[in-house]
Amino acid sequence: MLHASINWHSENPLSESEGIPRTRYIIFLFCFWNFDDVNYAAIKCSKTALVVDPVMVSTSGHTLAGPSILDSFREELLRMADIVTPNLKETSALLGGVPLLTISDMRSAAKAIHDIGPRNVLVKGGDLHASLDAVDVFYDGNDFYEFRSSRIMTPNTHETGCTLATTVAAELAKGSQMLSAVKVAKRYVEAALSYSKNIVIGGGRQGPMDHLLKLKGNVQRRPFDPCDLFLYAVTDSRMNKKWGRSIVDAVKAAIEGGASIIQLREKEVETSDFLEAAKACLKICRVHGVPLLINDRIDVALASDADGVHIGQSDMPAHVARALLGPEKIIGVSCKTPEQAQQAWIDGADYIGSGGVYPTNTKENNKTIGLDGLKTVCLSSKLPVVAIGGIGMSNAQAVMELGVPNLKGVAVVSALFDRECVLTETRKLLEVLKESTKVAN
Ligand SMILES: Cc1ncc(COP(=O)(O)OP(=O)(O)O)c(N)n1
Ligand SMILES: Cc1ncsc1CCOP(=O)(O)O
Repeated sequence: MLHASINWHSENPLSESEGIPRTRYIIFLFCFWNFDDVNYAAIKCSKTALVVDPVMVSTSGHTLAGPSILDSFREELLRMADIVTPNLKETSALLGGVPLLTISDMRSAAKAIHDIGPRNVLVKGGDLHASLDAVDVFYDGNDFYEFRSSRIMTPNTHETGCTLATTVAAELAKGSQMLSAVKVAKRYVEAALSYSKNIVIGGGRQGPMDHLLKLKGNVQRRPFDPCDLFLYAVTDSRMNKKWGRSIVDAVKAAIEGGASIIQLREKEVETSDFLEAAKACLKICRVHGVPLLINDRIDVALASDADGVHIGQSDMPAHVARALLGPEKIIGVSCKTPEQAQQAWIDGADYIGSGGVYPTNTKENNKTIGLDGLKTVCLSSKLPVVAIGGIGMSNAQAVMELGVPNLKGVAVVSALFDRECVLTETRKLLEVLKESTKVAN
């Protein structure tokens, strides 16, 4: 059976001219439409889910279905839906014309639509101009979630709603939970919008988005893989100075030793030096296919075109970082609690760093959460986790043997960089990590 995204055009000229009764729906299956890997699975599913995108008013403002269909929509289709994904105008129409001016209005509307019968509601707020970001409100009958993304300025917004609904259907087919499916779909739409923003297709005021971004190879970097977190080397300018080496030499050695991801955590360098170092490190990282992240400094990440950032709880909020960096860059967030981990996930982070697991001298006044604290965060996190804080050769095995599947690796500063030979220390730690995963499996 097929997971279907249904776009209901019952006042489509076809239904009028063919005399199709109101209660028979004209169904457009968009499942094969987006040639992106997120959607391929739509053909493989074994269970059905109904994703309804009520195509009544398009993003461009065109009315696609008039008031005559609303009753049967409310009385029949919505009740069957696993999720319904109206935009603001459709939400208002479904609720008899209520004004929707704020996010609080969107929440009330999501609840009112949920009362009609669908299991989940996603009110899409792309048209809420009171908000700088595009904010969508998701309601599952118990909890509200706000998904924020950057507002991409482009005339090529045609089909965004259909694409989102289709991607949700495809993700459900792959076995995702509803909330995760919505999150992936939003990220995909954002990436496609960003990719298509300057394309000129046809002569109309509004153009379509291009779904083929991945096939066309516009994404130069491979997407983030949680396995990248396995041996996460985090640099420290003080330590490199102490041992008389440059950031670039430190990064080279760590990569040669087997580091799978690098973070430049340079607290004491001038911005211009940081940027130059980031650009030089990026060249090396790209050659070896190792992602390069920048600690805290979103400006440096943007200017150097690094692969992403790592931010803490008192830095730029992750959803703002996501808006600034776009959908493709990697964002890591430091989290000590399940609540912070949940927020990082909602805000669009790709992974969380959790610690200090053990006491450390590298970061002052940093609370130690211990192995128990790490485990609690891992068990609650929907994102992959890397452990940090006081980790080295002697205790990395204990961390990896916690036995929680989303704990993907260790992030290390002093055990690699406060040493004479970064290459040797990285190699040795890699061996310890490999051994401990053998034991754990
Ligand atoms: C992988 C990883 N996890 C946690 C941190 C700590 O980040 P933050 O809380 O922003 O503290 P500072 O590093 O800025 O001191 C990290 N850097 N990397
Ligand atoms: C940056 C950071 N965040 C939590 S602990 C820590 C320091 C980790 O450094 P080390 O690996 O030397 O203990």
